[in-house]
Amino acid sequence: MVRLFAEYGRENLAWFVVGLLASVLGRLIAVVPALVLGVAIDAVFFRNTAYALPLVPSSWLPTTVSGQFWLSFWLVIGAFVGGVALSWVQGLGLAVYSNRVQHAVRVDTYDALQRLDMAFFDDKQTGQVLSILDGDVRNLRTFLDSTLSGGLQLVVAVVGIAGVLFYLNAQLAVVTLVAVPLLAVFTIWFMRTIRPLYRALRESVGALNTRIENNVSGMEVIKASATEDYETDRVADASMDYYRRALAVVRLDYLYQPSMELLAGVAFAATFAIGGVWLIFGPPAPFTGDLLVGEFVTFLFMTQRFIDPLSGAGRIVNSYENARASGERIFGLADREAVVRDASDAESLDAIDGRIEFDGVSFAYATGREVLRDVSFTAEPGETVALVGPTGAGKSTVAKLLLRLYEPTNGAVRVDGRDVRGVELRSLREAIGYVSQDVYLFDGTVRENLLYGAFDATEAEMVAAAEAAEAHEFVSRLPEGYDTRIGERGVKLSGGQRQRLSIARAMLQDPRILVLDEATSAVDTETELLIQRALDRLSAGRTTLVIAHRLSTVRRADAIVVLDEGEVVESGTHDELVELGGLYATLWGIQAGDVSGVSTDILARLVERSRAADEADADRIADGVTADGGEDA
Ligand SMILES: Nc1ncnc2c1ncn2[C@@H]1O[C@H](COP(=O)(O)OP(=O)(O)OP(=O)(O)O)[C@@H](O)[C@H]1O
Repeated sequence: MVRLFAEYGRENLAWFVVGLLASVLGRLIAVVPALVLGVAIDAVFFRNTAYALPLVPSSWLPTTVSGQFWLSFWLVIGAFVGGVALSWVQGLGLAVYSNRVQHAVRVDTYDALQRLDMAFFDDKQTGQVLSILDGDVRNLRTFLDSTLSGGLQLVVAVVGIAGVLFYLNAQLAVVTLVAVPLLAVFTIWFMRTIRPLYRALRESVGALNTRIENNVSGMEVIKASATEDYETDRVADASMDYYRRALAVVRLDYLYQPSMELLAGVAFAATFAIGGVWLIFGPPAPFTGDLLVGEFVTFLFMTQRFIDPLSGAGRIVNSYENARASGERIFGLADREAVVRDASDAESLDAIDGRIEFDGVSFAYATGREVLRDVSFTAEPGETVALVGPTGAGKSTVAKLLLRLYEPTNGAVRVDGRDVRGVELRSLREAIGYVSQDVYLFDGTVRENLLYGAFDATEAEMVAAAEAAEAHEFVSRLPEGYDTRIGERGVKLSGGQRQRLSIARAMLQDPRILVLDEATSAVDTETELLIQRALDRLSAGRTTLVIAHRLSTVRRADAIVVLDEGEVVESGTHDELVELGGLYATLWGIQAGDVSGVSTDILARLVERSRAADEADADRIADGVTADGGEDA
């Protein structure tokens, strides 16, 4: 909480100060009616004391009874009106302040999130991240908006009213105030006990969000598999977990709040009993002196005003602990250090030729298993290099290392002879176009999707790119052409259409280097032809690293690098590799539908590889999920 202020509190501080001052003044002014009423009872109605108000010189006060009565009246009215005005200023000041801080924290946290390593996103559940950006940030706002001012009001009320009580009757004040240390000790115990419960509650909100988010994204699979009941059960489990944790918090809270009220009530009753006896029979031992009716009435009003905020301390403490748990999650995210980030002396990668070099690269994901071992190859500017290999061989990983989504554990990846770790990430990634098989289209129009990352391109350039990517024709046939909304993930377009849009997008970005992750999914021959033509145009003149699944691509590649279990086992041109009769020749034979000449040994090995890769994936997923404390694997 201190950090929240240090980092975000200073800006807009004026709003905060105004809001807080109004809140404190409001508390102070709220005691005026009770005070004036007590004075009026004794001095105006019973006329057994002189008319005197604390802090006001007696020469300013009227001397006639009616003057004193009407002054009392207007003071009470003034206090009410002033209280309303101050409450308005307080509400506005703190709301503006807390909303501005909320905005800044949310944007900064999102920005920090985007800069985290891909490794973070590999095992972080989306729902957890969303709940940090949404619920946790909101909790901080509530804290700044009401909890903090509530806390300060409490302190002001307790100190201010305690002062007035002592001023009125110091002996009786001791009776009322005995409750304060007891309440404080009880509150400290409560804070310590409820803290871990709030942490657990915030985590379970994240888990529930993750479940729902996953299910909404995968609705097609749920419907197709008719697993609605099963998924409802899973959401119910996550929701029940949240319910249990929320109940644990509430249970403690409902022990605390009424106990506070009870203690405060006992203090009130004791004050009433002793004061009452005092009035009727004179001071009970060890008390001494006089007590007037008006004084006693004021005293009881004040005690009530004193006790109300004290018994409401629970709400403040609660909200503080909730915000604290949220603060831990927010700053925990913001404090994560990205491994992949710009070095202090990083240079920009301007005007490159596009030479790619992998030099003895080894790599392991967070799981620790080495998925690339001593991989070396080069792609000269303008060349197309195809990465080929059985499933799980590490082809996509090679592409990710070129984009520097991860860092190699050994060896170096170079672009134009420069280690990618030494160049600015932004310039590196701008120099590389990525067309993946899992085409992600943002929710928006076709135009917005095409111009993504090439925001300055003109209409003519966009249309030319769409034409070259064989997309213009189908886009023109959409109801609103380039302004047609394509829903989240582009669900209204076919896979082949989405791919062509992503090719057009890459064309507009005009990168020197291209990474193509070819689709394994089958498209009809005509679409295949269109996509191939688009890709040929896109890769012309650019260095292209292609994760190849199509025979046509592999055949035309300048060089083929064959990966097996993370190692380069063969490399050369198509003809050379077929001639060699090794793994490539086998893969080629299988693709071409001719396994007659393929060694059964290699076939058996391939099947084994595929199985091993699947098992590794399953292990990884299981590890990822249980490491997060989520559901069972
Ligand atoms: N994010 C990740 N975290 C941990 N392990 C991963 C991750 N991504 C991939 N792997 C593992 O790394 C190995 C290489 O995966 P990669 O995706 O590079 O293979 P690939 O050759 O592209 O496979 P495919 O042709 O099936 O796409 C696999 O064993 C895979 O299980």
